[in-house]
Amino acid sequence: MEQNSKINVGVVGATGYTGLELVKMLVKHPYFHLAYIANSEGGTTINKLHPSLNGVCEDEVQKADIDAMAATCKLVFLALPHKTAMAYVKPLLEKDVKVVDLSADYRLPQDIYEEFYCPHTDRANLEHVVYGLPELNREAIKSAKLVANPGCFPTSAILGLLPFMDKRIPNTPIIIDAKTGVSGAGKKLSEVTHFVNVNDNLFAYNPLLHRHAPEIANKLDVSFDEVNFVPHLVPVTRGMISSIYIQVDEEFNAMKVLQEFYKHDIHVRVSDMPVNMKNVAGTNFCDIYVKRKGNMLFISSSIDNLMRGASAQAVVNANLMMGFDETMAIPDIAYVP
Ligand SMILES: NC(=O)C1=CN([C@@H]2O[C@H](COP(=O)(O)OP(=O)(O)OC[C@H]3O[C@@H](n4cnc5c(N)ncnc54)[C@H](OP(=O)(O)O)[C@@H]3O)[C@@H](O)[C@H]2O)C=CC1
Ligand SMILES: CC(=O)N[C@@H](CCC(=O)OP(=O)(O)O)C(=O)O
Repeated sequence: MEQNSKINVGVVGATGYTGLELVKMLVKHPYFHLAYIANSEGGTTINKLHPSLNGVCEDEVQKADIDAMAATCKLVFLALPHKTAMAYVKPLLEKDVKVVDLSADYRLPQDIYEEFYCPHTDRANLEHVVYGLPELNREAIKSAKLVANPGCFPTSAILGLLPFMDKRIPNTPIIIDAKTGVSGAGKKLSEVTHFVNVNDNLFAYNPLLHRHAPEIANKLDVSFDEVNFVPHLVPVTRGMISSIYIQVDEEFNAMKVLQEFYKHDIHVRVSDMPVNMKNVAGTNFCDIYVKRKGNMLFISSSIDNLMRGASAQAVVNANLMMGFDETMAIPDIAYVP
């Protein structure tokens, strides 16, 4: 049932970390009504899955079903693993339901997707998906039926690099040394994210070949060979910092370029000090700092992987798709201290 004149929306994948963050924002949304919540099994309530919601939201969780989603919702958030999401997208779009997909399934052209993920089963919809980085595609998002929500590392790296791409010496390496909190790996258990492996520890993984490198290259319109991306896992729950290095030659004031580029973007904050994870935790902000020495430009970009890197950016995209102000229900005060 629609509540007053609110727009019914749904969350599929509600057991997971990004699903929880979506629910937390949507129950407070002034114009969306969270009318449908699902995971793969159903038969429970959202507060049983996430006891932090006791007394706040105790709605039923259904077994995910396309017909039920389409009968209830105008827009659905898919917080599902890669390769699972695309099976939902095609039938939802056919039933005229708008989709914000948090997975990687629609972020890349077919050939690049298939090289780094798996065969794509919904090639037709790759043709008219919009990549959901508002600072890059705000106008197109407003009229999109399907938005591919960006990956967390690509969000922080692309936002840091965008203002300086036309200052960079062509064909010189783009170096992105990134650190992420463990919630980026999702809720399922693994040996890598085991407490004993992560606690008091720091390590790189998938250096230079991580599946987010082609996403960064594709959206910045450079070749995969130019992007040297190395992610590291750090023993924090949420947060992400990308330390980015590029070579430039012409004279310019890097801080002024950054400020000018983002002067109309409410969710990017230019910082005159090196940024940190804590100041953006729980928000959709991306904080960016820049420093130049000779030909070297250092850019530091910080986000909350679960928020700007996933769920808050997804709600911003849904706000734009439905004609609302992009800040609706988006938390803007960080978990500090
Ligand atoms: N974590 C992060 O920082 C980010 C995550 N993402 C992406 O967002 C998506 C969700 O990530 P995250 O929340 O971390 O993942 P999780 O593993 O924490 O959660 C995914 C949830 O989806 C549910 N699920 C799996 N298969 C199905 C299915 N067929 N039908 C319905 N529900 C299903 C699972 O719950 P159950 O088994 O109980 O049904 C699972 O809990 C992924 O594609 C991820 O890559 C994007 C950016 C950042
Ligand atoms: C710590 C960790 O494992 N992080 C994930 C990134 C999660 C994410 O945001 O990306 P997707 O949406 O593309 O899954 C990884 O490195 O694969």
